[in-house]
Parts: sequence; C-alpha cells; structure tokens
Amino acid sequence: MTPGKFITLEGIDGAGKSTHLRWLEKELRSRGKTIIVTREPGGTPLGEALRELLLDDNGTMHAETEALLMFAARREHLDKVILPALARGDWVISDRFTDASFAYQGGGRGLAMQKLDSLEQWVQGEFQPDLTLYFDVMVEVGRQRINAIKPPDRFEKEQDAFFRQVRDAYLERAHKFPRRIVVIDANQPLEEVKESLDKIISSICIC
Ligand SMILES: Nc1ncnc2c1ncn2[C@@H]1O[C@H](COP(=O)(O)OP(=O)(O)OP(=O)(O)O)[C@@H](O)[C@H]1O
Ligand SMILES: Cc1cn([C@H]2C[C@H](O)[C@@H](COP(=O)(O)O)O2)c(=O)[nH]c1=O
Repeated sequence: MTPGKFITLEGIDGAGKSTHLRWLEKELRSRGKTIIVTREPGGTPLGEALRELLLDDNGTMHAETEALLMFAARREHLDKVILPALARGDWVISDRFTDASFAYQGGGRGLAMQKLDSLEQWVQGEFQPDLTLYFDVMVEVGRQRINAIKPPDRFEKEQDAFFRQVRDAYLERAHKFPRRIVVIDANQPLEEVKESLDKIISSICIC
C-alpha cells in the first residue's frame, strides 16, 4: 500500500487557507486520492470542544494555558484522526497544525520557543507534515478579508502588532524548514493564488 501524505495549510487569519483547502481537496480527489480534511484546533469531538474554549471571544486565558490546550487537542487529533488515516494510506489535509503554535503562541504571545519545542517533541516526536503550504498575506489584507465575512473571534480581535509577530514567526519557520514549507504570496487575487498553488502541487510531485 502506498503510504498517505500529510499536508498542512498555514497563514494568519484571513490569508485564504480555507478557500484554497477546498480547491486542493477537489484537485487531489480528482487524482484518485482518498482525502481526509480536518482542522486545528479541532478535528475530534474533544478537539472541537477545546476549539470553542480557545476561540471564545469573551474568554481569557494565560498564554501557556492556550499553548497547552492547543497541544492537548493536537495529541487527540493525531491519535484519533491523522495517524490512523495515514496508516490506511489516506491523504490528510489539515487547516493548521504545529507551525501555528510556533507562530501564534511563540511569535504572537511571546512564549519561549524551547517550551514549544518540548511540547512538540512530547506530542508528536519526530512526526512532521510531508508538505506545508504557508499563505503569506499582509496583516491589513488579512484583517480586511476577515472583517468582511464574520465577527472576530478571540484571536482575530488581536491588534495588528500581534499579527505582525505571528507573520514574522511563520516566515522564520519557512526559512528554517525550506524543504517542507512552501511560501505562497496570498496578497494576489484569488485566481492567481490558485494558479501558484496549482504549479506548486504539480512541480513538487507529491502525487
Ligand atoms: N486571494 C484572495 N483575494 C481576495 N479574497 C480572498 C483571497 N483569499 C481569500 N479571500 C477571501 O477572504 C475571506 C477569508 O478567506 P478564508 O476563510 O479562506 O481565510 P482563512 O485563511 O481560512 O481564515 P481563518 O484562518 O480566519 O479561518 C473569504 O471571504 C475568501 O473568499
Ligand atoms: C492550531 C492553532 C491555531 N491557533 C489559532 C489561529 C487561529 O486564529 C485560530 C483558529 O481559527 P481558524 O479560523 O481555524 O484559522 O486558532 C493558534 O493560536 N495556535 C495553534 O496551534
């Protein structure tokens, strides 16, 4: 059996991940892959309950509590969804994974990256996505897109300075892991982003 692949999509809020995830799912299905679409925080009943607490716009929590809950949801997600699907030979596409913890809790909240390294090691060992598509967008553009569609959640209520730190941390991750993380310019119009994505999927030959 051909082993499955694990693809993650990352970016600041409003970068366009969810929009392009739907396109990617369709594209890979048309190539005969069995696709499991999931998200973080979430993806399991417990993870979705944690997501509600984490995104609740009236909620407050210590930055370390936030990081621990993200990794707790991830442990469950790996155990119940991601690893079993990959073992069956399915492909898994996740709207966010561990890079988001480094970007939001590390970059945005300022938690020590070594603490996140330890949590990562504890929860997933050496396991990493086969491919991460990072949708890079200017903070102002992401915010405009989000504001146009829904009221902000607890993260989306953060100031631009927070999102600049998140974006910088994502770019640092992309620099550190150039073979895994592909940067896509998501400031472009939808069709152009889709074309870039199409080229990447074809050129990296993950199929
Ligand atoms: N390149 C683009 N040009 C114009 N509009 C876009 C582009 N990409 C996405 N959008 C629009 O921006 C809005 C937010 O997109 P989407 O929900 O895909 O972002 P997201 O990265 O998943 O955000 P979040 O992380 O907050 O869920 C949607 O209305 C979508 O149609
Ligand atoms: C996995 C993960 C997520 N976050 C943040 C990033 C987003 O603001 C929300 C999820 O909302 P989305 O609409 O599904 O993008 O959660 C985080 O801070 N840390 C994480 O590890």
